[in-house]
Formats: sequence, structure tokens, C-alpha cells
Amino acid sequence: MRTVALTKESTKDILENLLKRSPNNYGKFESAVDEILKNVKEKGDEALFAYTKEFDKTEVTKETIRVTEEEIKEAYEAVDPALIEVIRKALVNIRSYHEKQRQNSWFTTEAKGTMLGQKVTPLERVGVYVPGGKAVYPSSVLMNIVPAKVAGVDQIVMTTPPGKDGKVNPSTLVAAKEAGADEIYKVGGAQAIGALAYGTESIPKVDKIVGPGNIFVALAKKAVYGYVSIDSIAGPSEILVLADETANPRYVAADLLSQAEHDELASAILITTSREFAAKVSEEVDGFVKILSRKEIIQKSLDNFGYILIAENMDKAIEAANAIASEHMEIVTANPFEVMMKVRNAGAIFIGENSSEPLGDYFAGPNHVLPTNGTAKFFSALSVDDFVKKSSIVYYSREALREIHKDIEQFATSEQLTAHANSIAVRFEDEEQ
Ligand SMILES: NC(=O)c1ccc[n+]([C@@H]2O[C@H](COP(=O)([O-])OP(=O)(O)OC[C@H]3O[C@@H](n4cnc5c(N)ncnc54)[C@H](O)[C@@H]3O)[C@@H](O)[C@H]2O)c1
Ligand SMILES: N[C@H](CO)Cc1c[nH]c[nH+]1
Ligand SMILES: [Zn+2]
Repeated sequence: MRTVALTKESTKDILENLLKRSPNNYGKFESAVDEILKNVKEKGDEALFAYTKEFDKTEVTKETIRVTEEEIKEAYEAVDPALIEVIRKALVNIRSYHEKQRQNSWFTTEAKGTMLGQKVTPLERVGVYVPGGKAVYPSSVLMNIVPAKVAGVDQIVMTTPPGKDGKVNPSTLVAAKEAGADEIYKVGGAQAIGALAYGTESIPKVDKIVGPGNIFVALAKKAVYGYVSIDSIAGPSEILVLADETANPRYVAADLLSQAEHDELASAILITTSREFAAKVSEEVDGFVKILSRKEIIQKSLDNFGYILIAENMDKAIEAANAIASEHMEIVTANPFEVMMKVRNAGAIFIGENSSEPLGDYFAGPNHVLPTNGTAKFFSALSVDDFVKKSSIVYYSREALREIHKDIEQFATSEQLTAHANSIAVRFEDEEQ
């Protein structure tokens, strides 16, 4: 991790460096992804089987691509019962949090003889991508499926890459079953996104694709947007810790590494007002890296996208944090709630020294699929809202329309849209004579 003084210039340089990780800057993979999508669209299952062989080094066929009830049963036998209990406990928290996001249809009568409203309807069929390349993510299974279930989606189609043995990781399968996936397919990467967007002989076309993934998945989601809807593109994980001298350097170091271990492209940033504290965190980071299992990934991520920034004061630290707009932000200061009120841009905010980021990854309840790469300036966490659409409702009685029909006719005529004006006027032509 580089220790740098926080200035306007250093913030600008860091932002530029972080942006290198955006799917928008991975043009070199775009043509490969387009080629994969084109092949899936034209050749369907055949292309899926070929890409699975090429990228996942395993064989899937028409008979084996869909996970069977038997495989799910085997998965339950393979997973530690204690983990199944933890998954169930996490599910309770995640469900209860997302239930509070549910929006009801509403109808109102502002004027006599009228009714206006907004009808909330769940999406019919949703595709959930669950990453499975460098690590397995049963927690992401819960985070993607629960809001869809709470919204009332009819059919949830999950895809995830198979391992070299041609099987899906058992804990991923258990999480999928517990959360309520309807169908699970063994396919990953851009080819999975193509299958969900266009449909193949085995995999049904969906209305929306959600779920994080690597650069191939992200670029494929961008490319199929319009054929289907997508959630925001969740890229490599990010953590930004805002801390003062009251924070525990060992805890902060541990939290920074929790996200660095996701990916070589993950970012871990500390912004602090204390130089002494910064030095202690740096020392703790070095100590931890030696003993953690994914040290190569962690080291690369820290070398490329790890920073310790020394700020003159907390207001400047907050200003820089808002400019970076990190996926996760931890606030470990003497007055964390006050600081939180000044934070404008962050996917999720963790307050105080015990609210370590992995608490949110697994258990607290809020969604861990969050905007990355500065998109927290305009995107939000995955939520129940992602799985519904809203239709406006309009009802006017003849009497209510009579009151205002001239206004509409005048408005339409001003746009020279006489057919519009006529469709209102025709209802009152008898009365005008
Ligand atoms: N934001 C979140 O909520 C969240 C949650 C979990 C994971 N993540 C992120 O998701 C990502 C997961 O990535 P991953 O790689 O582990 O799993 P992944 O499932 O996204 O990708 C694996 C797939 O990539 C494809 N692939 C690999 N090399 C390829 C190549 N050269 N050409 C074409 N396709 C290729 C293969 O088809 C493979 O199945 C990580 O960046 C992680 O940080 C984010
Ligand atoms: N931190 C990731 C989102 O950036 C989510 C995750 C899943 N498992 C562990 N962590
Ligand atoms: Zn994580």
C-alpha cells in the first residue's frame, strides 16, 4: 500500500488509477465478449458446451447442464450442517431487511370522478449470475435471490460456472435451494449472460439479469442491455476506511484486507487524519498478509490499488471519500454518526469499530451487491426495486373528462397533433352541437 499525502492532485491521480478497473476501460476484452455473445445467439447450447470446455475445463451436455434434484440432495449431504444453519440465520436477516423495501401499488382520487395510481408488478423471469471462478459465493446467492423472491418474481433462473469436476460447489447449491432458485444451470462467464439474454435450447430467456462477476461477465451484461434489463454492474470489490487516531489499527488493517482478497483488481483505501495511526495500520497490514491464504491476490491488489492517504483534517478526508465513491465505506472515528451525515457517495456505510465490512457481506441484512468504480454517485445497492416494474393507472369518468377536455385539445393542437385532439373531442361532439 502506498502512503500518500491527500491533496487535490493525489486524489485526481488515484481516481484515474481506480478507473482503470472500470468495464468501460476494458476495450481489449470487448471483441472477445461480443464474439462469445454472437456465438451463443446463433448456436445456442452448442456454444455453451464449447465455451465451458475452453474456459472452465469441463464437459457439460444437454443432459447435465441443468442441476438435478439429486445433485442438490448430494450437496446437502456434503455441506457441514453448521454452515446450513448459518445460511438459514443469514437468510432470516436478509429477508427481513428486504421486506422493508417492498413497495405497494397505490391509487388516489385527487378530483371527483378520477382515479390515478401506480401498479407495482414483479418481473416474470429473472436470471441470477453467481460468480464461481476464483472463489465461491453462496452469500451472493442469497443476496441476489432474496430481493427477487420478496418482490414476487415468478421464476428465478440461476447460472454459475461448474468446477473442473463438472459440478457446482455444494454450498452454492444449498444456498440456492434455501433462497428459492427455481432452476440452476452450470454455465459461467459471458456465455451464461448470452444464454440468459437470448435463450438457448436448455436455458430460458429472462427479462432481467442480475449478479456480480468478472470483467467478461460485466462486459457481457453491458452488451445485452436492451435485450434484457440488467442491475448496475458490480465490479471488483472496494473498501475505503475513514479513520482518526481513536481507531484500532489492527481492526482497520484486517478490514482493508477483507476486500483486497477478492480480486487483483480490488481496491483498499485508508484515509486518516493521523500519520502515526497510518504507520501502525501499514505495519499491521504487512503482518496479516504473511499469514493469510490468498496472499498473492491480496498483494497484487494492494500494490496496484491500495492507498493510505493522510488528510489535513476530517472534512478534507470526507471530501476525498465522496469523490472516490467507494463500494464500502467504514467510518471509525470519535464521532462516526456525525461523519456519516456528511457522506454523500458510498454503496454501503459501516459505522464504528465493530461494524466490520464482512458483517455486511454475510449477515447483517442489507444487500452486498453494491455499486463499484465510482458508480455509487448514482447507483444504489441491489434491492427489491430491481425486481419490480411500475405501471401508471389513469381513470376519468365522462363527467371528469368533460371538465378539462378543452385544455387537452388545446395542448394537443399546439403540438399540431390533431389526432390526439380529436380522440378527446370525439367524446363530446354530440354535446357541442
Ligand atoms: N460486488 C459484489 O457483490 C461481488 C460479490 C461476489 C464477487 N464479486 C466479484 O465478482 C468477481 C468474480 O470473478 P470470478 O472470476 O471469480 O468469477 P466469474 O464467475 O465472474 O468468472 C468466471 C468465468 O469467467 C470466464 N472466463 C475466465 N477467463 C476467461 C477468458 N480468458 N475469456 C473469456 N471468459 C473467461 C469463464 O467462463 C468462467 O466461467 C470478482 O471480481 C469479485 O470481486 C463481487
Ligand atoms: N464483498 C463482496 C462485495 O463486494 C461480497 C462478498 C461475498 N462474499 C464475501 N464478500
Ligand atoms: Zn467481501
